[in-house]
Amino acid sequence: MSVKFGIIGGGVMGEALLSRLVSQKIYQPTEIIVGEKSPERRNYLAHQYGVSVTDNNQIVTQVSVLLLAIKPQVFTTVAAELASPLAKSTPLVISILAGVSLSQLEKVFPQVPVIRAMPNTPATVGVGMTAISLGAQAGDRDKQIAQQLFTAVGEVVEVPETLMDAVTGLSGSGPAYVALLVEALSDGGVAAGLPRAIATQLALQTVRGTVQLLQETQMHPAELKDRVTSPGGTTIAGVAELERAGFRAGLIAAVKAAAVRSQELGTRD
Ligand SMILES: NC(=O)C1=CN([C@@H]2O[C@H](COP(=O)(O)OP(=O)(O)OC[C@H]3O[C@@H](n4cnc5c(N)ncnc54)[C@H](OP(=O)(O)O)[C@@H]3O)[C@@H](O)[C@H]2O)C=CC1
Ligand SMILES: O=C(O)[C@@H]1CCC=N1
Repeated sequence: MSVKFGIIGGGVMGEALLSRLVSQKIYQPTEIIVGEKSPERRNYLAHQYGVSVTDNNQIVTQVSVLLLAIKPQVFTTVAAELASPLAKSTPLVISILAGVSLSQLEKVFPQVPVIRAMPNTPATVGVGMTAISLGAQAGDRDKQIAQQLFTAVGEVVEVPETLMDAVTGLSGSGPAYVALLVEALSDGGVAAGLPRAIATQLALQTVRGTVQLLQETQMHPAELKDRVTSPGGTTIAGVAELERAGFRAGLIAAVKAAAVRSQELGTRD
């Protein structure tokens, strides 16, 4: 890619994308400019990745693609800073803000092509999952740029914007649910007598192996569960406890609650 790339908000997700884009040489550090409020983060990002860090309004006129990675709660403030320079130059704006809709983006950045995206933190290691929805002004070239960008950090799917809150509840927030699962499995191993390091190794590899098995064989998850549960055996004893504790209902409710929260974040202003 030869376009200059700007990131507004160099926090967890801004850095997750930045680190992978640099390590995979999708962009040279000299092609990336970051706008970040925290002085500590500014120094850290400049030293760690060799990128330029500057004020938000200076970035806009220098880049062809602008990634918004600030929190939804500060969107209105940051949008007010960016609106005027964005009216003079029209880079593609890609927002990863939970809840903030294409119509909100298009209202504050009229005439600018915008794309709403929802990536997730495994993007850091190249196995992210990103959904994208295109705004009215975004054309094929813009879509191609977004697809190239997020393909560099994992898989990409295009969805109608009406599904974006659900995407956020599942794959956007999902790494936290899976991290809780791994931690709890490890705790269970420790409770059953395993040393912590071995318990965590077993938990991680079991989750990883199960995911790979399901992906490679395209087996339905219920079939894999049936294959593991021997009649009168250990697994059905464990599964019965999970059902008693409401494990599946809990996960379904978690995804729905996160989707509802995404909707709420988008209706703040
Ligand atoms: N974390 C995740 O897994 C995912 C997050 N997202 C979305 O990404 C966005 C960022 O989330 P996340 O990275 O977790 O949040 P962070 O708080 O880690 O990152 C946001 C960064 O923006 C900085 N910031 C605040 N105000 C400004 C400003 N005016 N100009 C420039 N930078 C500013 C913050 O500094 P300070 O801390 O000093 O305020 C912070 O470093 C959110 O909209 C979220 O919905 C999407 C997918 C996954
Ligand atoms: O928790 C959040 O609001 C963000 C959006 C998806 C993941 N993290």
